[in-house]
Amino acid sequence: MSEADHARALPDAPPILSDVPGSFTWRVLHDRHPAIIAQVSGAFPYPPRIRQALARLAQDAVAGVVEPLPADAHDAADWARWSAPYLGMSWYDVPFLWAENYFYRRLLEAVEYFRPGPWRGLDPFTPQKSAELADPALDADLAALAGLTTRPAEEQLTAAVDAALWGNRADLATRVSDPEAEHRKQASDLVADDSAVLRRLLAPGTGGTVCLVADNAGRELIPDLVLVDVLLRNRLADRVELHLKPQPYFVSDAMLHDLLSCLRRLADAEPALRERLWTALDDGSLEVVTDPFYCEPLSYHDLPGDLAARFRAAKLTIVKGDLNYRRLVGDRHWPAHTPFDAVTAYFPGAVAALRTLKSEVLVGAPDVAALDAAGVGWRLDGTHGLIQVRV
Ligand SMILES: O=P(O)(O)OC[C@@]1(O)O[C@H](CO)[C@@H](O)[C@@H]1O
Repeated sequence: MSEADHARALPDAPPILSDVPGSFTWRVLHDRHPAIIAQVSGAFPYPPRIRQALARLAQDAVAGVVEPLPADAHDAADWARWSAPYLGMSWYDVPFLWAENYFYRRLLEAVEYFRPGPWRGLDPFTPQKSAELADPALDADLAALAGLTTRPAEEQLTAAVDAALWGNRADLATRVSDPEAEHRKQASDLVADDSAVLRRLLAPGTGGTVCLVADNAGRELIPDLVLVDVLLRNRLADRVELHLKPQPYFVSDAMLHDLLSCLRRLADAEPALRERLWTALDDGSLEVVTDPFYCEPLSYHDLPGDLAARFRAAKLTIVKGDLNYRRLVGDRHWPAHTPFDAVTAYFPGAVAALRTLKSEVLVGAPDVAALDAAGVGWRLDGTHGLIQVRV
């Protein structure tokens, strides 16, 4: 089927908004965002003007309307373009994906992340990220993953993919409003499982480039790095590009400084793994990419040319996590049976999604009627996962 045929076969799926009081998306805006602001306010001894800016944002983003970024912001022109359809509207009436993105951009504005002065460049989420990485519980994860090197390549891949997938379960933004998320048992079944296709694309000796579009730092980035190591060590890929966020985003999203913190953490716990990753960065077989696109309020349908070229040249792009999934398939009310192949037909090159479900969006899962009959909770609590691949 051609891309145009795929597009024609798609049902009309409206974008997800946050306008139903009590719904998940409404609660993210109404409850989670102010809780994140409160956490950030307590994270550093910010001066009164930053505290006031955060307090104003807490009011605006919960009960106000969408206002423009200050005209002197470095990206004011971009945001003026992206905001134009929504200015003056309630945050609850604009697309959820857009509202969340704008919230994190406004948060960085409030803490003067891009402004000249002493607070420039300080990641407001550092304390939570550091606490997670310092957690001794991580040692058990690491010890389990360390045993991998002696197993056959295919087993290593299966275990690393599994760890990378479930590492996505409890991001720090989710834990703000759902402290149990981390401890909740995961369901053993995946609602979609294309792991056989994934294994075929990543057969030993096949080489090529894999783009790994990371999601969260800490507990998730560590297994992602194990996956990178498995790919390179077994020649399942010759090169890996690790795509990270260029700025703080969705609390725990991984940036370059988080990668460096993980490498420091590995220096004690898993020095051999740290050494291999360091060497790979050093010789270019592992390349870090941080494109502004990753913090823009857009879906992958609007990929900039340079990223599209990278994905086209790769033998596979793996996108991690819930938000990347929403951006990949479009943050819309899709019927769950909508084929994954059809909604991702536009993507330049083969693409795999590794995601635990923490929002309602779902495609390529025709058999979830029984789960849905019990309510929407299972789509939100990180207990269910999926591996979907479009070649
Ligand atoms: O991308 P991630 O880290 O897996 O999840 C991001 C997330 O926590 O943020 C959104 C709500 O704020 C949800 O879509 C999703 O649950």
